[in-house]
Amino acid sequence: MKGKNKLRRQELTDGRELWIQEVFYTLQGEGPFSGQPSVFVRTCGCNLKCFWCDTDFESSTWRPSLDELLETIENIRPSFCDLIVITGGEPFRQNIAPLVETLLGRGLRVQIETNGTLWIELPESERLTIVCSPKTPGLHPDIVPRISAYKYVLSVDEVDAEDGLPARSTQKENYVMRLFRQKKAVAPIYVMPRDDGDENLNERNRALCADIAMRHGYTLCLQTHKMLALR
Ligand SMILES: C[S@@+](CC[C@H](N)C(=O)[O-])C[C@H]1O[C@@H](n2cnc3c(N)ncnc32)[C@H](O)[C@@H]1O
Ligand SMILES: Nc1nc2[nH]cc(C(=O)O)c2c(=O)[nH]1
Ligand code: SF4
Ligand SMILES: [Mg+2]
Repeated sequence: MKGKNKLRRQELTDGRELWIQEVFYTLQGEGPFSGQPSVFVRTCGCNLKCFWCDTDFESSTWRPSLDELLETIENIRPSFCDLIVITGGEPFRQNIAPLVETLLGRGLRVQIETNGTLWIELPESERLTIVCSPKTPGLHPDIVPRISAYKYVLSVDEVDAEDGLPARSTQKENYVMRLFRQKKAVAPIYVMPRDDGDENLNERNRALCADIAMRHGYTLCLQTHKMLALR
């Protein structure tokens, strides 16, 4: 929402009704499951407002029951597609536990895209993958041990010379701030170029990410859905 969204706190309901922006079938365009057919569930609202956020997550009035949401997922999921990606907005702003538990209970894989600042107790499962894209210096302490991979969004002139990771605030332009780093490098790091809506800058951001990935041993990921004009 380009930093224009309202800051919304975590709402801990029973999770039997969620505020949803959209449900759509696509190829995962980012992170460890890039290229995989997946059904995306985009939840509404966020507790942050990144000035470069590329997503609308506030324009929906749809608040389906859990059953209605599950039916919508099933109606568009090809039988070979077992990957459900829960994103947003910030998914942990709402109680997504019943949704996640039901999807796992059906033998599906669940991947969550999160900024890592909130937490809701979720079952441990090797079919549950939490990918955190840090936006702040600190993360919720309970989510850190559950994070499978980090995905840092990089932009030229805003990275740390030491480790190549973000050194600027995501909430306030041109404000020096080192975002979260793992104490011990246990989870893999993906670097992804920031889409600043300007092809020249995006080209530079892509070159920056390639260089930093090769210099530090991170994995490059691109928002391939944007190259393919996929949702
Ligand atoms: C829209 S966010 C929603 C999930 C969660 N709030 C988060 O930030 O991870 C989904 C992904 O898009 C990334 N993203 C948002 N705006 C972007 C931009 N302008 N360029 C590149 N990635 C962007 C985020 O870093 C995150 O990895
Ligand atoms: N195809 C596709 N892949 C994605 N990976 C993360 C996305 C997101 O907005 O969370 C996203 C998205 O919006 N579309
Ligand atoms: S935390 Fe995620 S959804 Fe929220 S504003 Fe930042 S990038 Fe957008
Ligand atoms: Mg997106």
